[in-house]
Amino acid sequence: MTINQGATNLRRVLADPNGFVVAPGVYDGMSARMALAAGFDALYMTGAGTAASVHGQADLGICTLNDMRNNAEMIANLSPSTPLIADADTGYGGPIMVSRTTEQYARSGVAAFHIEDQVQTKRCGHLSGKLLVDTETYATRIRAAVQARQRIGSDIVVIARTDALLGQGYEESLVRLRAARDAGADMGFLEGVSSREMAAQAVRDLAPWPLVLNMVEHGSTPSISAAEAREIGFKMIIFPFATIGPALMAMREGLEKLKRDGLPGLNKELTPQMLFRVCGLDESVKLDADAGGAAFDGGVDLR
Ligand SMILES: C[C@](O)(C(=O)O)[C@H](CC(=O)O)C(=O)O
Repeated sequence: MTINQGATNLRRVLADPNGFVVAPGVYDGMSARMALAAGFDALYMTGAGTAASVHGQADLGICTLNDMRNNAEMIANLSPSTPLIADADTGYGGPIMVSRTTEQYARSGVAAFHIEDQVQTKRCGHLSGKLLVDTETYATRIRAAVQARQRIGSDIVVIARTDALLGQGYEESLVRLRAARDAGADMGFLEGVSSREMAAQAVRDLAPWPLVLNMVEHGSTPSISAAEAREIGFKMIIFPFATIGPALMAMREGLEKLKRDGLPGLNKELTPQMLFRVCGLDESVKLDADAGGAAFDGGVDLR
């Protein structure tokens, strides 16, 4: 049995000339379960969503390595063969911390992660006023990740993200991505791609290095579908707000209804059993029975 099945599977898809990865953003166990049930064969753990759900905070560099690794480990192990691509922000420090991040993510079952060139007091890539470290410091982060991966013999995929586009422009972003590629990163990530033309240009300028498209709607990137991204030549697309977006809107609506009517008035389909089935109820019951347990002999459905 491989230690990190998700990473090995992801590398197989990336090595396939026709391979393309579509990863909806998930931020907790339930959103990951929903994405798996919907049939996605890769997941993306959003750092913004982790900050929002774990701490109730904005994406401002508040999550630590421990916060991110704990969330990623739980999500990655819901379906170990399904690659989880996880946000790793700045790597959480200098080369020593980036090494720890890489090792811990790899051992937690994460298949790929991205490290960026913002300063430690980072912010979401779609906010203005970002500050960056210099290219050499950035390359050092990437080198530390690549060396850690090699040292432990892990298949984990290192994705180099640059946040230079918004403040420094396209040419500087290319310089940084090339430096990251030369430092051994497996894939590149140009944050905040601002047009389809630029997206296609980046794919051409960096070919054959595979690129990921970060599809944050209503940020700095125009809406590009998974099919279009594939057509343009990207190898992977992530949709960070794919689950937290609908969840937030539905919670707001549901809470307004409760405030108004004094009852949540939930959809009839939403029983406790249904919620627990989304989260592996039947598999757990089977585990118990297979081990000779009798706790669920009578089932869990009310009659
Ligand atoms: C991809 C990202 O790092 C994330 O945390 O999901 C964010 C998404 C967002 O907050 O818009 C980013 O693009 O910085």
